[in-house]
Amino acid sequence: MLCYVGKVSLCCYLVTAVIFSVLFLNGVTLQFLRNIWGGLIIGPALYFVVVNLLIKNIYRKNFQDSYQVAVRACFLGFAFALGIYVHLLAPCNIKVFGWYMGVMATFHYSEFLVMAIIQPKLVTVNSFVINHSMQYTIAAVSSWIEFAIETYFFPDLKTMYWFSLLGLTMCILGDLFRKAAMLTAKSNFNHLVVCEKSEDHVLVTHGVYALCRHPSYVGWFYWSIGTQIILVNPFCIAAYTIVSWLFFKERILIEEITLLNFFGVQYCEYQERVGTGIPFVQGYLCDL
Ligand SMILES: C[S@@+](CC[C@H](N)C(=O)[O-])C[C@H]1O[C@@H](n2cnc3c(N)ncnc32)[C@H](O)[C@@H]1O
Repeated sequence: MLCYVGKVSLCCYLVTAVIFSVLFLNGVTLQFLRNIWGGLIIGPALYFVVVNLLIKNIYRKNFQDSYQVAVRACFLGFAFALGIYVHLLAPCNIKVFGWYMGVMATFHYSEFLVMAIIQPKLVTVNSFVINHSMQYTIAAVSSWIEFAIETYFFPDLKTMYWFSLLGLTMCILGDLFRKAAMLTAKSNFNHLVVCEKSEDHVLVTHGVYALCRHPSYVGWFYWSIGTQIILVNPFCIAAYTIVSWLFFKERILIEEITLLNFFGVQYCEYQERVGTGIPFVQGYLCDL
C-alpha cells in the first residue's frame, strides 16, 4: 500500500492536473481567466494558497513533510496542465515547449511516487529530484534560453514536429526504463550512492538489470537528451549528451567501487556477463 506522503502527493498532483486541465481546456473559464487582469497568474496563485491552508488544517500528522510534498506535487500537476495548454493554444513555434513541460512534470513527479512505493521510510521532498544540483538547474535554464532565442530568430526550427516526436519517444521510453529499474531494485535502490552496505542490501541482477548494469542511469541519460530533442535545441542536444555522458561515466566508476566492496566476486561475475548500458562506458573493471 502507498505510504502517507505518497497518498498526499498523488492526491495533490492528480487533483491539480485535472482542475487546471479542465480550466484551460474549457473555453469559457479560460476566457474568464484571461479577461481578469493577471488571471492566469492570480488564479493558480490563489489555488496554491487554498491548497496550502487545507493541507495545513487537514493533514496535521507529520505536517512539515506533507506540506512540503503537497506544494511540490501541486506545482508539478499545474506544470503538466500548463503543458497541455501550451500544446493546444500556443503559436506553432512554441507548441513543443508544452510537450517538454509535460515530460518534465511527469518525470519529477513519478520519481517521488516510485520512491514512495519502494522506499516508504526514506522518501523525502528531495525524492522529486527537482533541484538536486546547481549543474542541473544551470542545464535547465540554458535550455530555456536557447529555446527562447531560437524561437525568436529561427521560428521554423521549432516546428520540426517529427524531430520533436523522436525526442518525446526517447523521453517516454527512457523514463519507463528508469522506473522499471527502480521497481526492480526496490529497497536496494537509493537516489544517493551508499558507501556502507546495509544488512538487507542484495545484488539485483534480474529483470532490466539482466539487460544492463545501470538501467536507471541509462534511462535518465536518454531521457535528458530526449528533452533537448523535443525542444530542437542543437547546442543543448550536443552539450547534454557530452555532460550527461561524463557525469554517468564518473558516477558509475564510483558506484562500482562500492558495489565491488559490497558484493566482491559476485559483482565481478555480473560485470563479465552484463555491460553498463551507457555507450563506451566500461565502469570499474575488477581484478579479483
Ligand atoms: C541511484 S541507484 C542506481 C542504481 C543503478 N546504478 C542503476 O542505474 O540502476 C544507486 C544505488 O543503487 C545501488 N545499486 C546499484 N546497482 C545495484 C545492483 N545491481 N544491485 C543492488 N544495488 C545496486 C548502489 O549501491 C547505490 O546505492
